[in-house]
Amino acid sequence: MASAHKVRIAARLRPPIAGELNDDGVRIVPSDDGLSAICVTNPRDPSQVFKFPFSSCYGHASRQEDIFEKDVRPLIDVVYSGVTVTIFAYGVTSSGKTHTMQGTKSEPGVIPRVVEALFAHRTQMSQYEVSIAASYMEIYKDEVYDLLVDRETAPKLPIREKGNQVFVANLMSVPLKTPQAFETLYTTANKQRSVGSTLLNRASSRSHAVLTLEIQMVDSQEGKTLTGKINLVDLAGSENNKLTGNDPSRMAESAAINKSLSVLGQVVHALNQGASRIPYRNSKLTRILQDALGGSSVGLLICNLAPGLKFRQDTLNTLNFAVRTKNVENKPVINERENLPAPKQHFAAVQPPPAKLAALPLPAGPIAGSSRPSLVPARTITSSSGVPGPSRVPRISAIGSHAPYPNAHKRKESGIGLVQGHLNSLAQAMTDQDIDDRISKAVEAEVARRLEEKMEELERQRTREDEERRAREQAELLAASKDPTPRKETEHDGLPSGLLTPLLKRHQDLDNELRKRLQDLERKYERGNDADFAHGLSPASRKKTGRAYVALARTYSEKGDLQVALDLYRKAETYVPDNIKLKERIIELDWSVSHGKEYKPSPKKPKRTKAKKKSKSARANAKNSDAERASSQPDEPRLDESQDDETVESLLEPIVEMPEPEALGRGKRKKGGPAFGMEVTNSPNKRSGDQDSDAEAAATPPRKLRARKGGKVRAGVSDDEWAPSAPVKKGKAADE
Ligand SMILES: Nc1ncnc2c1ncn2[C@@H]1O[C@H](COP(=O)(O)OP(=O)(O)OP(=O)(O)O)[C@@H](O)[C@H]1O
Repeated sequence: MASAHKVRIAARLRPPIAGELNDDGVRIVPSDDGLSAICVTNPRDPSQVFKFPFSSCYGHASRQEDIFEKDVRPLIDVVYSGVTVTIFAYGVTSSGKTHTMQGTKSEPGVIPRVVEALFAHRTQMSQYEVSIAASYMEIYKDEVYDLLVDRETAPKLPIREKGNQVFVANLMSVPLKTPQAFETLYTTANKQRSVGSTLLNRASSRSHAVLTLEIQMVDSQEGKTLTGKINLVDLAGSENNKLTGNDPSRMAESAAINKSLSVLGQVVHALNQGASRIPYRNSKLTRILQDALGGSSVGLLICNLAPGLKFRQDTLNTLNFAVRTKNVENKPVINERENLPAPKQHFAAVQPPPAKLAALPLPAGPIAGSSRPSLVPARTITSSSGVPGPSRVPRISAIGSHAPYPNAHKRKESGIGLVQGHLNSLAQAMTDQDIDDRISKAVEAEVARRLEEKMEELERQRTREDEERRAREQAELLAASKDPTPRKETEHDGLPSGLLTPLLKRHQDLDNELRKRLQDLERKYERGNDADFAHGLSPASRKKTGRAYVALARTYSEKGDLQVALDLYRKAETYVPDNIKLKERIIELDWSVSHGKEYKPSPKKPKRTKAKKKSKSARANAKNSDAERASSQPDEPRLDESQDDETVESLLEPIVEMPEPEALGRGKRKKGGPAFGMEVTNSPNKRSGDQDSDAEAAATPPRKLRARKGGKVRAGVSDDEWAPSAPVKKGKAADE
């Protein structure tokens, strides 16, 4: 399978749950070509409907079975052909991701159905010796934990890379003999997952959960082994803290969730833009999903949607993410390798006294994650009953060491791990090859650990040396200042040599550092497209540049030059890809451009001044005038209050003088189709205020823009904020 494969999208709209209004704001509409589309009404103009066509759309009444049979079952064959498949559920909190992936006893979701299907398919693979193993992890506050290990003792696991493969080191892998064995394992493991209650969901997932089922197919006749894998990912939902009513501890979780999802959006955005650097490393989630996005696996994204206008912005956000993900191309590969020659019988296989192995210690009590992550080796547990059994592979810390594990005596009471209670029945079940594999894995891990230690030691040594040098320099300075002997004039400035040397050295260090940074910057400029450039900026500079583009776009939009405005909004989006209102603005403007219709931007929200804040009566006045404004503009209701602070309106703060259109490459862009592969329909009875708004727009004087305080002002443009047609150097320089 060498050809490119786009990520498949399925959208599922859950039914309203207790207390929710069904206002029909989001619905599914079948189309003639057999496809269907998710339709979202624009509450500002109910005649305008945003339409997102997908090959699979599931409505309120859809059953777990429907989604599995149509979109998931075909992937079972793909797994058995030796390819990695990743299915992930994405959506706002309470949209039904866990329901879809996990389900309930009476309505099992994708995961239990996949397990059933994998076991059923195994019987068709008579030519192979097939084994299935499961691993299960959660990413909680950007740290990875093994869900098959007791929660109290689970260490933070490191992510490593070998060749092109990114993997979680030391993650437990449990061989499965039957679907029932999986059920037992999965039910227990799920109790370990971080779940909490919010106003939107009584049992809200506070972590991303990744279940991996690995299928090994050994063909002894051909001497080959195929490895298929399926990753089933239940993402935590994006959260709006105004709706969830989160307390401070939930807020911290929520921040981690939102950040990782935002990086996920940036990864998809960068892939779509063909950026040379994809920010996979900016979160653990994206590192783990790297193979599913622009990698070598086959992907299915299930977009879960909550119904009603209350979630409208989240719904648009999810759908925009889906439309972008739809364009991500993977290059699936078949994982096949030659079987290793039968190894000689290993000493460990002929002398495994089970009683002794059972006594192999595991750490008791909580493990301080970062301090000892490498103590736990990659583990595979097996037993003839199909339920998890013990590992006979000694912990890495025990290799080459005669010292017993310090907490050995505590092991019995600690009850560590789901699988450690079965430490008695392993030895005979292992083949020589298993033992060799595990030992070589353990040795590899040990080497990696020692290397890491060595690097840390080197780093510490360097820091020590730096500190000593600094102390020496200070002592020299002090001695020079106390020295009663007359100062020796130098050719430079008459300073004593003891003082001059460290100063010159420091100066030279700074000089070198500056030169290196400039070289880095130059390299970046040479490479740069917008996405690369944006990535190189600090978050604050990204926001500023985005804001500048939005301000400029707004000016063009007010002048009626919609195409240029649209181009500028799109440029702004490169810098602030997570801004929902900006996305909406682009969708609406794109619709107007492609339909040749007039566009009327929403009025700018008035900002409350300090004076208003101070005075109660002024506040009351402001309220009244807000109410008046709202009632006088029924067509332009205020955007959803629930939207977080970074709105288009907040980006609209005017900060620049408007440059000439030519400077922006105006007219170069071809008139494109609808934004994000989305269609927008509009009923014939268009907005009633169109003519009026034309007149209004003509009567409105062009916005006089000002430069912000601070920074050098040139032609009304602040040096550290503005980056128009050739934004790269200025922005970069400001950023750096
Ligand atoms: N298709 C559906 N049919 C019936 N009930 C559903 C459906 N989807 C979701 N629900 C119900 O909606 C509620 C929220 O669903 P769920 O917990 O799966 O959301 P989630 O997206 O996983 O939320 P979070 O991100 O907060 O974990 C649950 O009570 C669930 O039973």
